[in-house]
Amino acid sequence: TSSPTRRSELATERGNEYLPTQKNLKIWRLDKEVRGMLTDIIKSRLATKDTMGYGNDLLGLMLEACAPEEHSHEPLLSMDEIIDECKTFFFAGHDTSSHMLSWTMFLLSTHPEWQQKLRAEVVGECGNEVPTGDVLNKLKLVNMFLLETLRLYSPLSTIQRKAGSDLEVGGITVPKGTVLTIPIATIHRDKEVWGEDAHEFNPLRFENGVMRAAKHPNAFLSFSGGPRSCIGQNFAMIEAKVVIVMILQRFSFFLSPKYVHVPMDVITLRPKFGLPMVLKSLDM
Ligand code: HEM
Repeated sequence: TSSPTRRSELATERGNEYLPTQKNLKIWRLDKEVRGMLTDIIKSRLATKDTMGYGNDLLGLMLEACAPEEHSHEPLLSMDEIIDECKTFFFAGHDTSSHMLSWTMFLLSTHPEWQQKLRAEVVGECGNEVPTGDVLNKLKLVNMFLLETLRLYSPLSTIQRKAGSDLEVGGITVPKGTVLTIPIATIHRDKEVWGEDAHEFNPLRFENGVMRAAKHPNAFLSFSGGPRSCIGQNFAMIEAKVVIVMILQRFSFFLSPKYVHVPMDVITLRPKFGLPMVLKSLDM
């Protein structure tokens, strides 16, 4: 049972959800807008399913899997559930990936010797061609560079887990129901875990793979770990590699003098004042 204070806190939290405060009005308006957009997309997929199928993407697969079984008119997932899945994938996959790319561009700019090394690797493997899956697998330096970027600028700097039963962590008893915050950014810069150079940028620490980069095999937590780790992590790495390869093939780049280094943690870690850069076309 919760204490009287906690109960009244909960009552206030719960009550607040329904009050037309300025913040709630904004939340409701945005929710309506996002739901409206997704509902329109889903409806148009359903309307054209006989001629064009459900679509060759994640939403298409989900609609296909949820199509009512024969002799039943009820889909396996409701419209609301499909919308929620779309929202989860969009929000989990968009800002995380885009900020990983921002920080990669930042670190490539501040480490021009690495920018050259990565460009040489890319040109050696695929010249100016669009990289294939096979090529992406061969880009060891690009892979190490992305991992080191994620270590120093993890798009999610904390995650939370709720204890499902009473347990003991590092000699501390944690009662069932306790919410634990896992400080990814702090763990990623811990000298006891990563060695004396934990604060330095060194992609070579990942030379022998993620599991051997630190003293603990699960020290790298940008995608979390275990059964509820990021389901999009392989996709995110492939996507980032394609983008970085195609930029390296075309441009050399450095930070604009206007850049001010202020990482800001608002759900995801982003450069507070953006990332103004100067790009030079390599064709010229
Ligand atoms: C650099 C890019 C990304 C990072 C750093 C990242 C990080 C994470 C982390 C730390 C979690 C665990 C969250 C938690 O337990 O609270 C997570 C979960 C998840 N991610 Fe990602 N993610 C990335 C890209 C993506 C992409 C591209 C997608 C989809 C295409 C995606 C879809 C998801 C989903 C659906 C979950 C929930 C999985 C579950 O609860 O079983 N993520 N991600």
